[in-house]
Amino acid sequence: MKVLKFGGTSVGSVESILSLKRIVEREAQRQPVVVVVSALGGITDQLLSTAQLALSGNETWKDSFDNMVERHHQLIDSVITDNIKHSELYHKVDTLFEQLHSIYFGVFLIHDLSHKTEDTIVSYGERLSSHIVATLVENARWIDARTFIKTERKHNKHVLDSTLTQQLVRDAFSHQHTITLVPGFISQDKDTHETTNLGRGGSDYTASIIAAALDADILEIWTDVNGFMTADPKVIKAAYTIHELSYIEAMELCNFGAKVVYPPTIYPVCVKNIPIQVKNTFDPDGEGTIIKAKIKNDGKPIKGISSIKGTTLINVAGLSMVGVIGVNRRIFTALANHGISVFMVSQASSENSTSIGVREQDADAAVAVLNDEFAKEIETGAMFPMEAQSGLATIAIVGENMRHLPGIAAKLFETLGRSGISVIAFAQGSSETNISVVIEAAYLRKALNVLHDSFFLSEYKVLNLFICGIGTVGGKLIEQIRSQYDELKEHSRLKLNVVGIASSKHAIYNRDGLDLQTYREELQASELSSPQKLCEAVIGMNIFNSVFVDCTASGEIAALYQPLLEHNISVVAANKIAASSPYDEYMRLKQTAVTRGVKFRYETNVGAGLPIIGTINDLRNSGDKILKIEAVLSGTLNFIFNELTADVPFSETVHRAKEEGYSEPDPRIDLSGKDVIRKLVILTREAGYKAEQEEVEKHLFVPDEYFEGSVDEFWKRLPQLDDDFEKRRRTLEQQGERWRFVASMEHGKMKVGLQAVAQSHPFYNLEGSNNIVLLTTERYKAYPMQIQGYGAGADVTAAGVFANIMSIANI
Ligand SMILES: NC(=O)C1=CN([C@@H]2O[C@H](COP(=O)(O)OP(=O)(O)OC[C@H]3O[C@@H](n4cnc5c(N)ncnc54)[C@H](O)[C@@H]3O)[C@@H](O)[C@H]2O)C=CC1
Ligand SMILES: N[C@@H](CC=O)C(=O)O
Repeated sequence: MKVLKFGGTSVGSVESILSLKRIVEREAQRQPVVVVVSALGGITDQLLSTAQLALSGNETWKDSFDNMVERHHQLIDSVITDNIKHSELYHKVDTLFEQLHSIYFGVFLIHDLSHKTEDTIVSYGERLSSHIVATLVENARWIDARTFIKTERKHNKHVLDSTLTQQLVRDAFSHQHTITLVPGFISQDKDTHETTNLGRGGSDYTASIIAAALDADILEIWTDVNGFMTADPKVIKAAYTIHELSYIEAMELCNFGAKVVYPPTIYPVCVKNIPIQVKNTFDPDGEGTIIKAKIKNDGKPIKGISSIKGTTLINVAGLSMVGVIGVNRRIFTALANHGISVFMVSQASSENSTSIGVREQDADAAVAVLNDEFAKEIETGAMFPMEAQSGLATIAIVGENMRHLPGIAAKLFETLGRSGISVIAFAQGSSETNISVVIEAAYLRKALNVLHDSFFLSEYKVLNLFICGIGTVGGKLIEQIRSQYDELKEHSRLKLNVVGIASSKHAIYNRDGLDLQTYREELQASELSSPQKLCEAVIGMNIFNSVFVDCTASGEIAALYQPLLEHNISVVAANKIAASSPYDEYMRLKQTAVTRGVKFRYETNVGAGLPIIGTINDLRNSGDKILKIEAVLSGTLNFIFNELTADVPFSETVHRAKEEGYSEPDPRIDLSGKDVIRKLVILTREAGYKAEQEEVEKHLFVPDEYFEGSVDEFWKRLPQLDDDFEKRRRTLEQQGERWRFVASMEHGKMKVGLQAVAQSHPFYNLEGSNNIVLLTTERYKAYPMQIQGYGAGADVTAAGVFANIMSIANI
């Protein structure tokens, strides 16, 4: 025998109610079924709101009432085709509506709405829907749940009298019928015979009570989702259906935000070891979720994450609480006596404060009750007045595999901490199946996302990228991300989500990911932005696993790294300004990244895609010491000196370097040696020395006056240098030498300058825009370590930035 319960969405539309009919009639061919139904979706709320309108003397209650009548009539007209059944059903339904109308009218006239009247009003939803379904389904009998679901009054609430109910259910179903239709939710007070109910969502409970009393083989809950999901799918795009849950896991999840099953439903069937199958009325062949005692171990430490907004923490504190027996008893008794439910408790072992989690709507009452309870202690100063902190949310991670598995709480804290989310209170019972944390509600979305990701509940790890600067490097990076996207998703389970793109004037954002084909047009059509607005937007989106990628040469953008890192956003910079800024600022950035648990990466600052900074770090981390660096670090300058011939004058080579994408946006930065100075300072710092740009000894080759004025003026004046360069070049050629702009560092002392190198020199054959770095270390002394290759250019630099992003993804 089976009990099937259909929720409001399953009876709320023509499509769903016809699906219900098919499901029930198919099942009834195999075994007897009891079908429990909720009110039509939205009707319970409308019954209550109409009552409030009537209570406030608002005439529009009649419109709302008419609307409910109309909705039921329309449904009947659409699904009941037999004329006799149609008119019989109309008669039943209209009789109920007449009664309901009289009750509303009474409320309207006397401006009074007691709990008793409200309970009566709200019962009509299920009474109406169950008659419709009983008529629609072939050969169904209808029984009023109030004849066997009995409640009694305790602590001002209607609670189930289980023993009496169980007996009455058995009596009511002693004659088996193939299909029995029962209105869910409604019940009756065993003493006063007033209509009561089992609480919102109580139809699940009705079904569970019947299933347990009749020892059903299974309880099926038919709803509009495919079962329990790993997290709220409205927040977590990657959430998926959990196919198996233990009773405890299901209880923990639904008790805490996952509204798939009404929490009291689990217990009656769990005691009888009756499985619960959650299924989707709109996808009847889908697998759904099965809840039972013994489930397969899928090896995942947690099964799901649930959450509730609207949490208030009340802090009951005072020095007199330490070691005093009975304080907690008084707290809970006082709250219970006022019908206030506490869903979380956290107390430090020092015992001088207890934090209590209550729902926001109960907060004021709870504070008043507790202030009253401890009035004497508060007056003498032995305890402090209650403090309530609102605007919070509670998250619970749930799973039986957490039991005896060390490190879960550590991972929870680490994951939240790395995302800049502070845990305000924490609770874990000794059953170790639920760990709950209270955080600021504004961080809920981010917290759920990072937790879902880090506990491997997500199919993909997601990295959210903000790309700033879409010139040579940034534009190429976006191209590379676009063409690698599917490969990374499929083979590395990494989703690179570009959630923000900024040019020098505009910025666009989309937390679900921007279209990397059309972003330039989108940017063009977007509002004007500024570095400040960009920073506010990136921080404001408060998005998990975020990385800010700077592909500009802008000082204003480099100045954003500090606030971004402080907000737990990693930074990848092709821009060299920050890493070569005053030493204290550079150290502050690095330190902030460490304390915030995020990354500050800038490998492409030196040698574009060449692994220079990483290698120096690896050498030092393994105990080596960098003694000397000799290098050619400018792709532009090397390219210029290699291109220069009798036919290609100096000014032309500079133009070509720009066109090839080697030079800085402002090529004077390359020609003035500034770019190389920055790079040398960065390398010297990575090598462990406290270096500043002013300390670099310079031997430059373009007179200073060429760097004064605007870039346009510079381009105009540049050909004036051609003759002199050609003269010098010819002399050099005759000597069999080549120019190289060499950077060196020995024991912290830095130097840059133009050198004429002979054929025997390791730098002589350095082709095109290549860079070379010779590292003399304690281990690489006689033969320095040599790193050589393309030192500039869109492809290799973008690839270096990409590699930095991947190192943050850590897959
Ligand atoms: N081109 C190369 O081979 C290498 C470049 N780099 C570094 O990469 C960075 C970018 O270089 P390229 O792409 O070659 O320069 P680029 O001039 O082609 O691109 C820079 C882009 O940044 C944009 N921009 C400027 N200010 C901005 C702001 N406030 N907000 C948003 N965008 C802004 C510019 O409009 C331009 O589109 C530079 O810092 C450079 O030093 C590093 C290694 C190699
Ligand atoms: N302008 C730079 C680009 C790489 O950092 C260079 O020419 O090396």
